[in-house]
Amino acid sequence: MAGLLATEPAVISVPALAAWALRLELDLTPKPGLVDRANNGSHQDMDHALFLRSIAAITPWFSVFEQAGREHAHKAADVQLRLLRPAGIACEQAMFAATGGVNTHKGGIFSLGLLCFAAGRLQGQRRALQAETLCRQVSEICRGLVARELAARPQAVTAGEKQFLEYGLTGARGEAEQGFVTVRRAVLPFWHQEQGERRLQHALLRLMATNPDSNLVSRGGIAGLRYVQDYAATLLADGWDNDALSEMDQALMARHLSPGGSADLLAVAYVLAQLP
Ligand SMILES: CC(C)(COP(=O)(O)OP(=O)(O)OC[C@H]1O[C@@H](n2cnc3c(N)ncnc32)[C@H](O[C@H]2O[C@H](COP(=O)(O)OP(=O)(O)OP(=O)(O)O)[C@@H](O)[C@H]2O)[C@@H]1O)[C@@H](O)C(=O)NCCC(=O)NCCS
Ligand SMILES: Nc1ncnc2[nH]cnc12
Repeated sequence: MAGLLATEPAVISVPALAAWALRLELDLTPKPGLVDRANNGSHQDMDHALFLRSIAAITPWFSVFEQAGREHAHKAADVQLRLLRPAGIACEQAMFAATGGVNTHKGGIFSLGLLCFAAGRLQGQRRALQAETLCRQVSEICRGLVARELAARPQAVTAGEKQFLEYGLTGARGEAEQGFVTVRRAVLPFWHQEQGERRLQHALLRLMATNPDSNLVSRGGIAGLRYVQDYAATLLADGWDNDALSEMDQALMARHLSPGGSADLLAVAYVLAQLP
């Protein structure tokens, strides 16, 4: 992306990278089914300006999460999520206040919040900040999350809970508990194959081709998920350009499909790709 290096954070700060990643993700255009600079994708209640307000509301919380990670660094991994959650929920509330109740970044707050918190924990333990150790920290902090919050719950309230009961999908929780396995396997090894904006689009395509995105399932069922996965896999195999992505955008809009979970994981991938 042309202006990318001009404003990228100079020192490695995971909260600064997280905020920057949200902005890069939002501005990436064309982006199938998602809100971007050109259109609102498959969304009636969101636009680019709303996402900017959401990012502004969320950004101060990333440093709060990092600070909390530092403060609690010497407590056991299995109590960490309980310590982080109140700040995570307060951040979600700040997002809803800024967007008039629209869910712009719930998944992004969860995943990037965990990365910031884990970065603080590593700092507090005087350990080096590396993508692999950071993901391992997130995995340890989230150990047992799927079993506790999805498997042990007889009644489903949120989209993620319903999809676990119906299809066994573990959504944002499963991805975090497995240390962002989809990002580590499907995206990071291929990060340097492309440059600039095309690099982010390539990463998004790779995510859409593999991620069991709960947003796609809640809008289009398993058939909707498969449609997007197959479409992205075909573009990756046959070659793609901006016109092909715009066509995919139209196809997803016609089907009311939005890969919101993959958009969140693109931001996670960007942060991890900046670390050693
Ligand atoms: C743990 C929570 C995230 C629980 O939320 P939930 O039970 O709803 O679980 P999921 O469905 O699994 O995930 C929630 C959001 O995560 C994103 N997501 C989906 N699939 C994946 C995946 N495979 N990997 C990673 N992330 C995933 C996704 O977020 C994005 O989409 C949202 C917009 O969707 P959209 O369909 O437009 O909007 P809706 O209003 O939902 O539907 P419509 O009516 O419009 O059709 C947007 O948020 C994107 O970010 C999922 O939505 C969590 O809520 C929780 O515990 N919160 C407390 C805070 C906390 O503890 N934080 C800790 C760290 S700070
Ligand atoms: N750009 C975007 N459009 C729609 N949903 C999203 N969730 C996260 N980023 C998004």
